[in-house]
Amino acid sequence: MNWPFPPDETPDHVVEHETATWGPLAEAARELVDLCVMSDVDPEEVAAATADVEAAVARLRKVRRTQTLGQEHLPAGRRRPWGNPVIGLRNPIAPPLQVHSVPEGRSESDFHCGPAYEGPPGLVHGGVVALILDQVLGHAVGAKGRPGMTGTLTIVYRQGTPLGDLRVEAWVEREDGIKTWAKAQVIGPDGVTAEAEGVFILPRAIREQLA
Ligand SMILES: CCCCCCCCCCCC(=O)SCCNC(=O)CCNC(=O)[C@H](O)C(C)(C)COP(=O)(O)OP(=O)(O)OC[C@H]1O[C@@H](n2cnc3c(N)ncnc32)[C@H](O)[C@@H]1OP(=O)(O)O
Repeated sequence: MNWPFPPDETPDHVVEHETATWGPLAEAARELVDLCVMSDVDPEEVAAATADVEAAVARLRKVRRTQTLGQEHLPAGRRRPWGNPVIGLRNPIAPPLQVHSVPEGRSESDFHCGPAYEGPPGLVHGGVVALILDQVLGHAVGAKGRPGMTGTLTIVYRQGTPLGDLRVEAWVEREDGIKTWAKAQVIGPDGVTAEAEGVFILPRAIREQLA
């Protein structure tokens, strides 16, 4: 089942061109974010880098979109969630995760959380852990065929999630009409660090359009 949005019918060659254009900018910006918290160059270098970044910002600011990417690249047909803060190609906030899903309602991703996501010393911020769990739960629910909005998200933090290479797994537990219950876990080098349970609801507005 697709959400009742018009499909993204942008031709493949245009999407490929946009990917090649914007992807490297986000990649560079991700490294910039990392270096904002990790670089240890001297103050003169910081001042010079600041001027360089300001020059780049001035270039990009010349034309600003009127709609967010999520409003334009709607999720029917080809999925292009480029602005998403977990998986978005164009969003430097996104680690980004590459999520693999199967129609049985299971999703997984091996990913990396660097120092920009630090909360407690050496550990991933709990809100970032929740963000990732919510997203991958959403993939599992969507893969099973009935996407929904997160209604309730419950997280149990079992141990600190160390910065570095991590894994997340999510799976659908059960469905009942407009509601889907799914579970997920983040796994670090010492085992499960956080567990989540989410209740996903097909929103009323979409139910009415489908009725
Ligand atoms: C491959 C794919 C990739 C796709 C990958 C995409 C991944 C994206 C993942 C990110 C997901 C998000 O962050 S989503 C954003 C965060 N979530 C939100 O902003 C949601 C905000 N809340 C809402 O929009 C709404 O409150 C809803 C949709 C949750 C529910 O509104 P509604 O549809 O009007 O609900 P309503 O008719 O009152 O109730 C319907 C039934 O749901 C129950 N219900 C209502 N609210 C809740 C609730 N919060 N938690 C539990 N259950 C609830 C009611 O008891 C009722 O049960 P009964 O009486 O019928 O038994």
